[in-house]
Amino acid sequence: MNRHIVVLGGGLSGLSSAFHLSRRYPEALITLVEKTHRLGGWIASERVQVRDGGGHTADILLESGPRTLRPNSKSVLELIHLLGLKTSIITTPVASSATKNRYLQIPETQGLITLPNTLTSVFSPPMRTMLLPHVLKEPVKRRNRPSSITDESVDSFMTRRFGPVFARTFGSALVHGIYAADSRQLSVRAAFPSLWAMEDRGWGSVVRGALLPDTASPRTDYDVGDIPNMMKNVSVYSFTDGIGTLTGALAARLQNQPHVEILCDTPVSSLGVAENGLLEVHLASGQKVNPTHIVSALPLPVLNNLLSPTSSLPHLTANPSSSVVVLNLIFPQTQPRLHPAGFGYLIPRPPSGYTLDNPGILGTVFDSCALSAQDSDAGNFTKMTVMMGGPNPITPSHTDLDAVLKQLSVHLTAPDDFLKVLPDPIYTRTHRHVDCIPTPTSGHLERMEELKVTLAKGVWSGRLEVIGAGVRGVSLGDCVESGKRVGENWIS
Ligand SMILES: C=Cc1c2[nH]c(c1C)Cc1[nH]c(c(CCC(=O)O)c1C)Cc1[nH]c(c(C)c1CCC(=O)O)Cc1[nH]c(c(C)c1C=C)C2
Repeated sequence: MNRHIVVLGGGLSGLSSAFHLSRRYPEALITLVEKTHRLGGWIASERVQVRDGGGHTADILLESGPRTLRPNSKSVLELIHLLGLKTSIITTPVASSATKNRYLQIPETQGLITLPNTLTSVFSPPMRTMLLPHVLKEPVKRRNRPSSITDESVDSFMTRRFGPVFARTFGSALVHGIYAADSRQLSVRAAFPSLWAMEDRGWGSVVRGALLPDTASPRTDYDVGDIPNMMKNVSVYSFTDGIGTLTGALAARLQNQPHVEILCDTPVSSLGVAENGLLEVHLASGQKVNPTHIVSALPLPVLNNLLSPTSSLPHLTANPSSSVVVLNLIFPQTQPRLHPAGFGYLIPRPPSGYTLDNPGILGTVFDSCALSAQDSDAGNFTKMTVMMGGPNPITPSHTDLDAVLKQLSVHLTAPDDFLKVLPDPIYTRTHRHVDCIPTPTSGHLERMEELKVTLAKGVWSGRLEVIGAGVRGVSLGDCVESGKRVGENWIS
């Protein structure tokens, strides 16, 4: 049989699936179709040259999408091994301040508060009152998950176990930092399955469950070489030239394979199953392709719009998604430094809810702290990334640099100090990522099971697989894992 696989979408999920399919089915023709001129999706690493007033120059790496990876994803370690990227890895040690120091900025206050990083720091103010009582009370709180529910929002879960103030302060901030979403919308089972499992394991208590061993056995079928040895005592890592190294290497490897073709600048106008049972992909150019299999790594609502009525699928438009404004800032170095050493800070949902009257900052990453080896002469500059939008309404103030810097100075000034005047940034760059992170809402896992069942039978009969951040998880590791698993069960 002449297998022809069309992969839709040239982001990390699409590239990973084309890569793994080309290994699993070396005899197959694989066509990767991407509507824009570039591959990599939301991953975009770029170098800029900057100069400060004192004549120092530097070559600085900016990321507008994800900037770090975590060593726990075996599927990414495998890609690194198979693509030979070992020598480009740069790491942030577990013991570094970028790992240990994380901050919260409480809306309507000035300054940052330090999140605890050791057991003893939980007992210091303000965590002694903000966090400790809720965590101590939880194991003795009675089991309170209603037997009728199979899922709920992160906010509802945390409110049930730790109370509403904890849920708003810590739960919403966590959700901002990963999903840029409202924790009252996000499904706890889809986003944090381990929390749900801990509650089960701990007879109703998350804290008790966290102290008991997790008996789930992780998959082990990864060809990782000696990469895990490099990841000992590492909290996060990237590459000298940023996360784009991974997508760039995938694209280069695929481009060198005679049985893989990559079509950029190629929008798809529709897809479905013809009356004679053949799969059909119609390109906007008018060309029609009849593959034997299709892998969609497109956002689910985009796929929904392409499906012909007779080939429609359930639940593709069930979830909303978040748009994020990413502002990269490079400042000249100052004494004292502009921010404390650490990863950065997150901002919880304000008690009064999301409002229009500020630039809608969700958090700021102190990039200079984590992977300074990416930049030349990093010591003379401070690099930060401000993340805005998500559940905050997106308004013109997101691109009003003065408004953002004013807000930033409130965050970076100690509580009792006069407001800091920030130096003028040497470089700024704004990206607006529309609908970049899906928000799986309550019931998402069940909906995705129903989607899987529909795909396995009827007109599609297992010939279309739907993967990507909208299906099973939004981290880079989830995207690569979904690409690795695609086509595992194809027999014909
Ligand atoms: C464009 C903004 C993004 C926000 N979240 C993500 C992006 C791309 C995706 C994301 N961020 C994190 C994870 C979890 C990773 C994992 O578990 O392996 C995911 C899927 C955690 C995270 N959050 C921030 C950083 C720097 C990281 C590390 C991973 C990464 O580099 O993306 C900071 C941060 N991200 C967002 C906000 C609002 C924010 C605030 C400081 C949204």
